[in-house]
Amino acid sequence: MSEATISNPSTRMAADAVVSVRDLQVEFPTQIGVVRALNGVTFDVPRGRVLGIVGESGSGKSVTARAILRIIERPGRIVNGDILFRPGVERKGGGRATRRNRGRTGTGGPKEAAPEAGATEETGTGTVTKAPAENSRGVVDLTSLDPTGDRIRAIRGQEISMIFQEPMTSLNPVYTVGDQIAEAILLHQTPDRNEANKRAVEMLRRVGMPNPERIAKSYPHQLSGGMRQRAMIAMALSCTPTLLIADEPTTALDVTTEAQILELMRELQDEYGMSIMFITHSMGVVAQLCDEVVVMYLGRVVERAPVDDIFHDPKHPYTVSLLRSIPRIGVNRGTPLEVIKGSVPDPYSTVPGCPFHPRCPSAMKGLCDTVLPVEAPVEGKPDHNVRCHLYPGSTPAEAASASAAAGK
Ligand SMILES: Nc1ncnc2c1ncn2[C@@H]1O[C@H](COP(=O)(O)OP(=O)(O)OP(=O)(O)O)[C@@H](O)[C@H]1O
Repeated sequence: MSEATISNPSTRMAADAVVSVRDLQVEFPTQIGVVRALNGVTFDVPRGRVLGIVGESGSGKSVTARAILRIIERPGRIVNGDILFRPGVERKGGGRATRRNRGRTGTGGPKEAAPEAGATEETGTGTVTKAPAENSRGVVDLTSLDPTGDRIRAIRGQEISMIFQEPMTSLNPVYTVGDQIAEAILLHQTPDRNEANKRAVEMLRRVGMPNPERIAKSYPHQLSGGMRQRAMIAMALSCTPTLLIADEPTTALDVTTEAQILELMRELQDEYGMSIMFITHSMGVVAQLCDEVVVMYLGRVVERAPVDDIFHDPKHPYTVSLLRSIPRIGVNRGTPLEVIKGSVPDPYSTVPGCPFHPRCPSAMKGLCDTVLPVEAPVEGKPDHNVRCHLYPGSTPAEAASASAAAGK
């Protein structure tokens, strides 16, 4: 693709969004073929709300998150699209790069200072280069930034934090939990070590750690899985990010601890007013936590809507299948949960037509297996979009005539 300049990114952002992803395409060239991990993904992360990204394994959830932070592993690359980010309030105060922070990737903490070998950031090589785009309102196209440059490093951690399923991705085993949180604070918020230590203990208290002073002096291996997850959340939130990206942070936890962590995240989201992008396989988690939902399948968004619509008026057959695969109140205890038939196709193959048609109970021969549907708003619901031939506006010809009629 040729060099692209975004003249006015804010005009392409949804008014209430903190991030607007537009037509994002990411590929991984490998020895046996190209994996098209994202095939034109578009959605908004609403400001001050929780967006759930849901889909089976391989649907592109993590790659989307990593693209936003510009930490896609080599040889992966963004080949098209924009990621428009509207930062929060301007932050004051110092912060410094520190020895302990180097060499770790991951959360909102300081670990992004340099990527780990094998989990490297994208480099300029092979990545589409755009002229840096930042307009007067501060909206920045993250795809235009040098993935190793100062601007994206400042955004990671300070503006956008990420937490992972495995806390040890972010926590350094050789430093105490308190030291690591304090380092994150020193890097982005205050140069005062005593103040940073105090705030670290306060953050541990805030995420519900019993005896936070003692926990601050503990090493990660001395904590349980749930406590490590809380420590990682404390580190990610220590810089009060505008956006917290959580990539399946509760999958490895038992259900009680999972429920506690989800409740904690909801409380902290309310308290800090931040946006959360929560990646999960689980519709149950979506129901507990999210305000809005993006359903992904094979590198595409197939449906996006407010959470109530997803649960009470789902449109895409894939969304319906995901909902049928979770336990429901009122259904006999002995009734087995439905399993979505078939499996996600291998990532090297290209499925003609709708990517879900081989598994879809409503697939229409001659249409779904040949024509890729486009995303269209559900009638009467401008904030509910679906990509499926069962609904008006989803065939490319209809979409073209609708936009001609609208004078676009
Ligand atoms: N480093 C890589 N090299 C090659 N392909 C990759 C790489 N990372 C991801 N992919 C591919 O990109 C696609 C999307 O992967 P991604 O990890 O985003 O899926 P996911 O929805 O997050 O799945 P999961 O829930 O299992 O984490 C998959 O086909 C995956 O195999």
